[in-house]
Amino acid sequence: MSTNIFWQESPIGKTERQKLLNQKGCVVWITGLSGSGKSTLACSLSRELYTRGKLSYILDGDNLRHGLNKDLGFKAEDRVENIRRVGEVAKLFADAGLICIASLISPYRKDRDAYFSAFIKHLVYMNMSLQLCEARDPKGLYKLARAGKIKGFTGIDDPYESPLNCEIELKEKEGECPSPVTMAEEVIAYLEAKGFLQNQ
Ligand SMILES: Nc1ncnc2c1ncn2[C@@H]1O[C@H](COP(=O)(O)OS(=O)(=O)O)[C@@H](OP(=O)(O)O)[C@H]1O
Ligand SMILES: Nc1ncnc2c1ncn2[C@@H]1O[C@H](COP(=O)(O)OP(=O)(O)O)[C@@H](O)[C@H]1O
Repeated sequence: MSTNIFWQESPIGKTERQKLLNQKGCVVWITGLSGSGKSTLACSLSRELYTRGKLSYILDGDNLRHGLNKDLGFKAEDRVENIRRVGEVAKLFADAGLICIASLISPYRKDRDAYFSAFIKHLVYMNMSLQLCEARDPKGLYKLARAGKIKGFTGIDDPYESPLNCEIELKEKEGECPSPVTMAEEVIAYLEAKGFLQNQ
């Protein structure tokens, strides 16, 4: 624990940065099971924002585990620390004026809520059935988990606590999943309605 530390103010604040970028910094946090389409939506959303001249940056759980979070595994305390670190990084990106898209399983309600009450106000829940995610299984991880070769896999032998409140819930309709662009448009419509895409 650090002691004797002080906050150093910056001469250029969030308001000035937002004016420079012509957008409002925020965090869009995408939660859901492995294979639910988090990364696909994050990419589609980032592309759609780019075509509208809005700067975003994706924090993808899988990618961050190659660097910043390479010391973390999948036991409960590591997942908690994973969310804490990504939450803090996301906060910095939003403060920098970017639309930060965090895409993590983030399975525990308590940890998500800790950050949402503080600064993340835009939670997107990929409410796809385990059946669909398992049928997709693009990395073959569900198959390994079912065979007992991966222990503590979310949705199989580790919990996923679905959000009780979220700003956007994306789900299958009659067994069909909306296209990534359709889902991205839904998020963009939400951000637009909230004034996050207006020029500052
Ligand atoms: N045990 C276990 N449980 C869940 N997921 C696992 C596990 N082991 C490896 N993987 C792979 O790690 C990706 C999830 O990382 P996250 O950082 O998003 O997870 S978490 O938020 O800390 O729960 C996840 O990526 P996505 O499929 O993109 O969600 C998996 O590819
Ligand atoms: N909206 C969608 N419609 C059809 N297939 C999708 C959709 N979103 C994702 N997929 C496919 O599902 C698989 C898992 O998607 P991914 O984005 O990697 O999920 P996650 O990041 O949640 O693990 C990939 O093969 C991807 O192409």
